Amino acid sequence: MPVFPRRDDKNPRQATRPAPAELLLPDESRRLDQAAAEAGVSLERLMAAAGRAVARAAMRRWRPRPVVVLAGPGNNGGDGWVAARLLEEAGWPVAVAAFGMPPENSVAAEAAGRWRGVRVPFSPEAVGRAGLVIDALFGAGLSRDLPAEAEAVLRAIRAPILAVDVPSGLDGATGQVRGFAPEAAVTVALERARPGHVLLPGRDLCGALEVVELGFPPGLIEALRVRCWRNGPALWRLPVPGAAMHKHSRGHVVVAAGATMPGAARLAAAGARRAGAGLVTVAATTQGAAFLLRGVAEAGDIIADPPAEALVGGKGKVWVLGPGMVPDDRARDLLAKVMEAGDRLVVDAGGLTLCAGAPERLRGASIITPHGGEFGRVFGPLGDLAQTDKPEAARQAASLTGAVVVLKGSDTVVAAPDGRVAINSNAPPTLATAGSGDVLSGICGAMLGQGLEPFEAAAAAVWLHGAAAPTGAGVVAEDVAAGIPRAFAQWTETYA
Ligand SMILES: NC(=O)C1=CN([C@@H]2O[C@H](COP(=O)(O)OP(=O)(O)OC[C@H]3O[C@@H](n4cnc5c(N)ncnc54)[C@H](O)[C@@H]3O)[C@@H](O)[C@H]2O)[C@H](O)CC1
Ligand SMILES: [K+]
Repeated sequence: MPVFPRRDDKNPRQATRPAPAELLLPDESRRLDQAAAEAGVSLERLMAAAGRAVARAAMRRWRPRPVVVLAGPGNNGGDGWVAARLLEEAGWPVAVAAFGMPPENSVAAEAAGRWRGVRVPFSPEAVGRAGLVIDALFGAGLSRDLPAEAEAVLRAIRAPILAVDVPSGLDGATGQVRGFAPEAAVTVALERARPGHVLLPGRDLCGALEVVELGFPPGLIEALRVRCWRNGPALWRLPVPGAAMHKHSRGHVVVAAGATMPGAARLAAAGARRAGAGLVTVAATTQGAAFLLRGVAEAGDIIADPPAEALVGGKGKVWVLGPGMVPDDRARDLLAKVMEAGDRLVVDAGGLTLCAGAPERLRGASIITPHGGEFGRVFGPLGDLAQTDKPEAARQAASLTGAVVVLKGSDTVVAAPDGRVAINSNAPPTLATAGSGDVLSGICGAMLGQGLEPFEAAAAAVWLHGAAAPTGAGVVAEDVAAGIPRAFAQWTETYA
């Protein structure tokens, strides 16, 4: 289980408690509804709450205007029928275009039965003159591709779309599009967000995400034992230096530099130093050390051509192996020696290339940080799975290697061998620049060195990296490392 922030109840800053971070899978959502029914909260009541939240979201964001509600055959449609009625009661002009009717005697059928207003055929013409379309066709658990008739109608929409649960066609578990899904202006998520709201391309299709509470009895979500979270301060605590600390108690990160790209090692070292590692050493070749020594302060200690034996082992040691590393014999030997010594280890870039097609070589690593290409090279068929289900691919890779897997991207997924998954969403596009991954591997090393367990270390590092990145033009990887103190401050002010 993640270590949740310890808080002092008498502290007024308690109010800044991070938002619930669980991401519910469709099956968990169904179990939740079932548990609610057993606890005396009916689906009818939940649907009424969902429909009311949707109507309120529309009224909060738009002035009265002609609304077309697209209502599907399931409970997502049910929420739509409720919202239609409430908007009409509030004086809005509303028409419902139904795509099939809910099964007789169902809760959704009852909601549809209460509609006395205008009905229009489900056709592209129906949405042509709308000022707002409420998409209540299908929810997050859609199990097949969107039907062609539904796609034709959704494609004809020119007005802003308010999506109920998800833009229809979006797979709530994976963030993938099943055939087609429209781009919403606002998505109202129910009780908790779903992985598909945070994973790409889903996140980009949801517009502004509003998570509304439906009134579930307390304790039911906890009882689900959710294993997937949105990455953020609810999952970990950043290490903050205490008065009694000294540099030797904050970890010793050794970055193994390659022979040809010492700049990458320098950035990893900068990331580790800014993220609080007590000591940072770059183990470089003679040639690399000469480059690093030319007026560059950020790398910390630099050792030229160190024998690996001299560096492995020792208390508090964490290796960052791979940034700028050429996968040669020297690198292979070093990886083997570090594994043998049982030191904690972050493997990135060239270190991953050493393990192409041989993920078993990573057994013993604490954290690995592949991007999609590296992931495919190491894990073969799991690379294809990562295209359609990133969390599942990362989870399987973690279970195969025993390492925490940081599968990078704008929606970086952090997966632990025990099945925990955190999906990150704070990374600005400026992180897509050479060297930014090197900074991340250094931050991972610093978090391990300061005592976080690997899953929390990796998730905290990924968040810190995103928060550290300046936005706007002209950002380079050095700026990300330089932004780390500001990111720490942001966390301290809001959550510590
Ligand atoms: N706890 C909550 O989050 C609550 C959510 N609510 C709403 O309920 C829906 C989920 O309802 P469900 O009936 O399970 O799913 P759908 O509405 O998406 O409808 C499924 C329905 O559609 C049929 N179907 C599926 N795929 C296709 C297809 N390609 N073509 C035709 N028909 C298809 C399927 O057979 C079913 O009949 C959630 O989104 C929320 O909006 C509750 O209202 C409150 C609690
Ligand atoms: K929908």
